[in-house]
Amino acid sequence: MPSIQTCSGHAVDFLRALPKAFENRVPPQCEHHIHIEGSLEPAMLFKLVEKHGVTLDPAMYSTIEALEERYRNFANLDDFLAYFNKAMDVLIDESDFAALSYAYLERVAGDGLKHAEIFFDPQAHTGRGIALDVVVNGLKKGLKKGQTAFGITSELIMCFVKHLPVSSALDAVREMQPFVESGDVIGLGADSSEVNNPPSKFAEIYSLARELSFPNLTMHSGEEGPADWVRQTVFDLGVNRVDHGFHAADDLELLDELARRDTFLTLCPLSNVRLQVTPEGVHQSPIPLLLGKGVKFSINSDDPAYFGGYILDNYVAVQAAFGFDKATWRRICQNGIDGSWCSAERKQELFDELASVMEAWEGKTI
Ligand code: HPA
Ligand SMILES: [Zn+2]
Repeated sequence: MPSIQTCSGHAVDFLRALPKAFENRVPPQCEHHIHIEGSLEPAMLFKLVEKHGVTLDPAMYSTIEALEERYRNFANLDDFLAYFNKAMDVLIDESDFAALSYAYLERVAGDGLKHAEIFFDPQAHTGRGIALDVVVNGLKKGLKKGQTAFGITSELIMCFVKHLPVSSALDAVREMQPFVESGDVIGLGADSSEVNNPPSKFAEIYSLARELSFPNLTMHSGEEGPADWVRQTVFDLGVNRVDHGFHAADDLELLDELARRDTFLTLCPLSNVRLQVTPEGVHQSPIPLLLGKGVKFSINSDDPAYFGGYILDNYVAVQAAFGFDKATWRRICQNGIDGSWCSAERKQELFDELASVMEAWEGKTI
């Protein structure tokens, strides 16, 4: 792999240039770590403030420009979460949720996104008096419209929030069961504040989800918390996808074990920079170490409206940091398809598309 020093300007730009160079034939991307509420752009937020006559704290929300500047200066995860949780007050009726999910797909369609597994935080909405079916039906409507318009397949994953009592999460999981039965929601995740919230605290919630036949389980872990918490997530909770999992890289034996178990990490390089996990830049990410250890991962945006970029921006930032070759990108995209929670048929379509895009790249240096 070329070092940062030998990475040419063309190499740095190649991923961003690909949509045009190959008539939108970029390697098919699968996104597994995107909070739909985190795609609420300041412009849409202020539009919804007007629509609903919502009053937001003027010290936090003055102008679009001031807000964007504040988003460039988060001190840590909890500092970000204060904005993330507050902004949701503007999401009120079904059309707001539909507009939000459609806008995300519209934004990433030209960047090569093919399949998205999308988080949402039901407690953050029901806790404000918004009915759960308003949330799920609205999000689904936007995603269906986006699939028709752009061919992007998508799924919804509910996250319970770690900062509320376990009893609230148990209620949220029970309330979601009809949407899991209907196939509208395909899994359970957990997000929000990690400090003081070790995974073991949530074992009962994962047991309930298993009892209620949630088909897929994941958890945010090791973003700010230590490697040992990633270990707990995988070994004690039995979760085989880990969102972030960043600090697993501090424990080389754990990485060997993750590779052996085929545990899948959903990494978020630009998020890590904005939330001071890698304060100096994406080059501090353990991506090369994970590749070397054979730990599978995907590259994701997390909260694109807050962290300075959507999925392709994250790919470009990784390329700028590490200057990977085409074979490495093929491997990353292949693992992203393989790690997706979509049908075998959809995976095959995406593998075929990847093979054909790689053919189109033949002879091109990056
Ligand atoms: O990166 C995150 N971590 C934890 N909770 C979150 N909620 C939205 N984004 C995040
Ligand atoms: Zn996240």
